[in-house]
Formats: sequence, structure tokens, C-alpha cells
Amino acid sequence: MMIGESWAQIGSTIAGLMFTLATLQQFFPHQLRLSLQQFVLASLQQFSLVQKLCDKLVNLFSPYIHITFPEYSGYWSNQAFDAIETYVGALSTTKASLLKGSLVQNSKALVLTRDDRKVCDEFNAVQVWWVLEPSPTSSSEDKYFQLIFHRQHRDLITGSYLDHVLEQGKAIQAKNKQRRLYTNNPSENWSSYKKNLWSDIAFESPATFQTIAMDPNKKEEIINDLVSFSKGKEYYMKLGKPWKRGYLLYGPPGTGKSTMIAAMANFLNYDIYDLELTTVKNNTELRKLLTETSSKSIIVIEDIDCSLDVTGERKKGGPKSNEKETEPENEKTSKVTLSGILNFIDGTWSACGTGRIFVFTTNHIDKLDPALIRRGRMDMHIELSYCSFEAFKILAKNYLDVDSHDLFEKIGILLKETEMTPADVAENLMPKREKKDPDACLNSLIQALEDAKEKAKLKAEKEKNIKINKGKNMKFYAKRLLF
Ligand SMILES: Nc1ncnc2c1ncn2[C@@H]1O[C@H](COP(=O)(O)OP(=O)(O)OP(=O)(O)O)[C@@H](O)[C@H]1O
Ligand SMILES: [Mg+2]
Repeated sequence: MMIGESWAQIGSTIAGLMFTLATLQQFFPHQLRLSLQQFVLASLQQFSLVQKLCDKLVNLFSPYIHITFPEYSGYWSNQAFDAIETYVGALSTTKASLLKGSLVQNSKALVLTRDDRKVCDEFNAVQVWWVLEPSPTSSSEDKYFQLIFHRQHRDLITGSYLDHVLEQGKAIQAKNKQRRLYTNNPSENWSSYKKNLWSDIAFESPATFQTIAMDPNKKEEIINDLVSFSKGKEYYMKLGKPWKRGYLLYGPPGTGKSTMIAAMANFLNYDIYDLELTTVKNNTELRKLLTETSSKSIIVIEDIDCSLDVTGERKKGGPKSNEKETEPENEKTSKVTLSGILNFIDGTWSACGTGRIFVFTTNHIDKLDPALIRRGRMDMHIELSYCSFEAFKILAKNYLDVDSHDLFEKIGILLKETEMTPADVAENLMPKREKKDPDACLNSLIQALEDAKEKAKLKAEKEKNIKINKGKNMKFYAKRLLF
């Protein structure tokens, strides 16, 4: 039996005694009643003194250690308490008979947790107990968690076990949290007392890696890279490198670059910061925006080649000295420079948060400055290209629920001869009626592919004729010059 329970029993015995005394008082004269009251009060005072003394003695000789985690530390909520509450709540909910459900702010679904006051946990074959108690010092409904374990496991529990609890608790919180999509506000709207550099909304894209149509080996490579990055905190620390990674997504419009970013966020449970560079006035603002992003998030700059002039060679003189040189003439446009962006990704300030992923997208990789996309800044270059047969099969499964079909062979041949983006293939596969008709959709795709092939053939012929005519003209003028 726990020590707390023993005291509860003694307390209820005293309460019973007081009730009996109160009943007896009715049958005794006033004088005797007063002495009885004094006697009870004195007993209670002595009882609390004895209780305190006993507590001290028990703690001195008890083989158990108690650690308390209050709900509030001063005015602030104690994040350790929150993580513990989540961790304890999630301990074998499948076996528990007492559960509670909650749908809290920023949570994406109903969360079921254990509702037991006392929960037993095991770590490396060592048993510990978590007890949730109302706070004795507060009149409100504040609570605290008490962790009870045997003295001999002190190092294990105060070290690895508590780290494990906090890490797991935070991971569960992140998983249950509704992801947010942030976009930067123009600096005119920033106010000094409120941190409103970013506006955010719930991020609800259903994109996942399962639904992305691309080469399966390439997809697996990206997933493995993301997994090893997200679990690589210690590894990066060992290397002395900031824990961050850059991905460059490039390819023609409609090949899935934005879809891939959404899938990454869903896969890692990270928030997205969609940075609109054209509204950032200068490098200082860019740095401020960076410092206001949270750790474990994805910072995206879409169409980086269109956002600012990052296509030219870097000017000599290092990042700071070239800021003025690349300033656009028009005062109203962004003065963010290439060096500002380079510092944003891997300058000193980029290490102020951890677990960040930078993603740039472009339709024209050849236009970008090599310094911007070198490994270490953009660690992985991912090409998203026209629809291959493998990618088509994923789309057919997603849109029509078919794994194979007689028309697949013909489509495979046409896809090799034609350049069609996954966006266009998807549009053709989309059922036009409520009831799915795979035959009609696949035939419509074949028609679209044949049309595209014909168009491409005509275009190639036209270009060939232009070339021939140019050549003829050159010869004609050359002859005239000679004679
Ligand atoms: N690889 C893909 N897998 C699955 N769906 C795709 C893929 N590519 C495109 N789509 C579909 O096409 C639509 C447009 O794709 P997306 O916005 O990701 O293209 P993008 O490469 O970002 O284009 P842009 O360069 O114009 O920004 C998506 O909503 C999605 O439905
Ligand atoms: Mg896009």
C-alpha cells in the first residue's frame, strides 16, 4: 500500500471520531462540549505535526524516491508536465478501462488517453509509478505528477527514463498536433509588441508519398533521407554541423514539386513556412523572419528563380560587402540579395533553430547560381519530371483503383513517345461522372496522349523547316556576298 493511502485511512478514522464526538456533545453540558472541542483541535494539531514528522522519517528510511512535476511553474505552464501527461495518457490505452477523450486547440483529431490516477510503467525492466494528484498548495484545480521509483534505479530513472518520457511525450504531441501553414506578412504589418511576422492557417493537404507519382526507387531514396535526417539530431551534433537539410525540387510545371513539399510535411509532421521573398524588403527582414520560425519545420521558397535575381554570379568581396551591389534599382522591389539567401540557409543565423528543412523549387535549375544549390546548402537535388509508366501506374491506382488493364501496354508506349506531366495525366484519369469508369478514363488518356504526340510532331517539323529555311537564307546571302 502507498504511504499516501495509509494517511488517507488515518484521516478518515479521525473524521469518524469527530463525527462520533459531535453526536456525543449533544448529550453533555456546555462546559464539557467546549473541552471536547479543544481536545479535538489539539489532537488535530498534534496529528499534523506527527504526520510531518512521520513523512520525514518515512522518506529517510523509504527505499522509494518521489519526484514532483507541478502543472505550473510560477505563472507559466510547465512543459514537462504537459509532455508527461501526454506520455502517461498514451501508456497502453488499449488495455485501460478508464479512458478520457479530448479535442483540444491545434489538435487534429479526438485524442483518447488513460484516465487512471495511478499508472505503472516499465523501463529497462525497472518498474516506476506515475501518480496524478491535486496540488496541495493551490486552491484552484492545479495538479502535479509524482514519479515514484526505487532508490537503486536513481541514475537510470533521472537520466535515460525521464529523457525518454519527455521525448516520447513531445513526439506524441507533435503527431496529434494540427500542422500549420505559415506565410510571411509584409513588414508594414509587423508590430513590436506582438510577434506577427507570420500568418498561419491549418495545413490540411492530403498529399502523401503513397499518392505521389514518381519512380518508386527515387521515392524510397527521398523517404529514407527524410527519416535519417529527422532522427539524426545526435549524429549532426557529433559532426558539429547544424541540424538542417536542404532539398532542391526542380522540373517542369505540374510535375509535383508543391505536392512533394506537402507530402514531406505530412510525413514528418512538420509545419510549413512558405516564404514569399518578394514581400521581404531586405536581408535584415529575412533574418528576422528566420528567427521567428519554429524548430522542426519546413521553410519553402517556391520558384526561387522568379523571386529575386539569384541567377548571376556572386560578386567578389564576401556576403556582407556585396549587398549593395545587387540591389535592384526600383526601391519598391525586394532588396534581398543572393548573399542574404545564402546566409539565410547556412549562415550563423541559420543554426538558431534545429531540425529545419529548406526546400527551394524551380522550373529552371540551369538558371540558378551554383553557390545557391551546392551540396551543403541544397543537399539533395530532386528532379520531378514528365510522367513515366511507373508514375502512371500509381496515378491509375489512386484515381481509378486499377492495378492493371488491357490498355496499360498502349499507354506505356505512348508515354515513352510523349512528354506529358503527371498533372495532365491525373486530369485525364479523373472520372467525369460519379461512378468510376476506368475504360472511359484510360481511353480519354490515350486520346490526350495521341493528341500531344501529334502536336509535338507538328512542332518538331515546324522547327526543322525554320532551321532549313535559315540555312538556305544564309547560303543565299553568302553567295550574294561572294559575287
Ligand atoms: N508527381 C505527381 N504525383 C501526383 N500528383 C501530381 C504529381 N504531379 C502533379 N500532380 C497533380 O497535379 C497538380 C499540380 O501539381 P503541383 O502543384 O505539385 O505541380 P508543381 O510541380 O508544383 O507545378 P509548378 O511548377 O507550376 O508550381 C497537383 O495538385 C496534383 O494533383
Ligand atoms: Mg508548385
